[in-house]
Amino acid sequence: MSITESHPPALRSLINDGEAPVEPVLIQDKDIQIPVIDLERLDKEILTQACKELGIFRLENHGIPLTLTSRLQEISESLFRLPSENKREMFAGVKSPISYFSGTGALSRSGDALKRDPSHVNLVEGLNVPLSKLPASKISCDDDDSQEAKLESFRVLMEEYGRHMSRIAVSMFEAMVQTLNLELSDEQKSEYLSESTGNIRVYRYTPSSGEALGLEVHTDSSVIAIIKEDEVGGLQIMKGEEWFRVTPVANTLIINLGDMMQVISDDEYKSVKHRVKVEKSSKTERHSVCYFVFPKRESVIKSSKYKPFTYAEFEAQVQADVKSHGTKIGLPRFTPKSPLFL
Ligand SMILES: O=C(O)CCC(=O)C(=O)O
Ligand SMILES: [Fe+2]
Repeated sequence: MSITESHPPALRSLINDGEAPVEPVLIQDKDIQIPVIDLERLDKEILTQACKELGIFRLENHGIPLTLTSRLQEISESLFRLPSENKREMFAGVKSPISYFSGTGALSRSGDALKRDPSHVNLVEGLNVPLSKLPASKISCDDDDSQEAKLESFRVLMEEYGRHMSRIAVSMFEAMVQTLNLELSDEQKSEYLSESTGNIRVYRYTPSSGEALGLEVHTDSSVIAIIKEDEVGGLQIMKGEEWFRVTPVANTLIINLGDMMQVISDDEYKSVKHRVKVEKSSKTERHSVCYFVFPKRESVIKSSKYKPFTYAEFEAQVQADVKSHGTKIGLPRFTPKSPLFL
């Protein structure tokens, strides 16, 4: 992959030689077909099994128009192609609620990349889009070819795509609550899956000639994550002790269960461990659009396996661990045995 001025200077040596250490690859990567759920005829048995065994499944018949996803792909790619300096300036400060980051997926509350040591730098760039702040950030512009016009189209597309994400997340969560036989009131449901927390990240992964990772191993902190990836591939999941490549399937979405779903389900359902590896042989960049939705920040989440905590506390702990340990520790911090609670 050749470096262009659109690549952040801090990532250029990684693209060239990929010196970054990779977590030990336990066993040869293999392909996996993840279970498929049809949103129009939801099969509860397949859903239950997928959530228990893997924490990930594919969604088809999701109702998102192809024209929307292809317009979104086109405009995101053109934003990423801008010189890296322009990207930093365009999204810096208070000008826009959208932030631009690179080198890591670990972000601060305001959407800026957390500082990582060189062994945790990943070959990724992204735009972080807090959906609830979009309506107030309308940009007016006269010139259709200007950067402002491009940003405004991106904002409008994100709003539309975000509405689809919210719709899908609510119906999937509803189905999971049913399969778990959880007796939650409507109010509890909307606290556990709070639509106003919806957030989208748009990513560009540049392949390296070495072994660098696009995103290091992690579980998502959210209740649910919804991934739309292009045809390049690179997402891998851990099942047992092995890594498996998830092969892309056109016009489908991937749903990941996150840490909060694991807690809400009392560990019945799994938060899937995953990473993004941009294949060495790949000549093409990979683009993905990922939606995350969380519990209401101040609501206490109760379960039998973990200490009661709020999402705000969980997030603060993750950020403290990234700072002090270099990486997220996540749920083990909240078990009764964790030193945090002794
Ligand atoms: O880009 C992807 O396919 C996955 C991104 C991801 O795992 C994340 O943002 O947490
Ligand atoms: Fe993830």
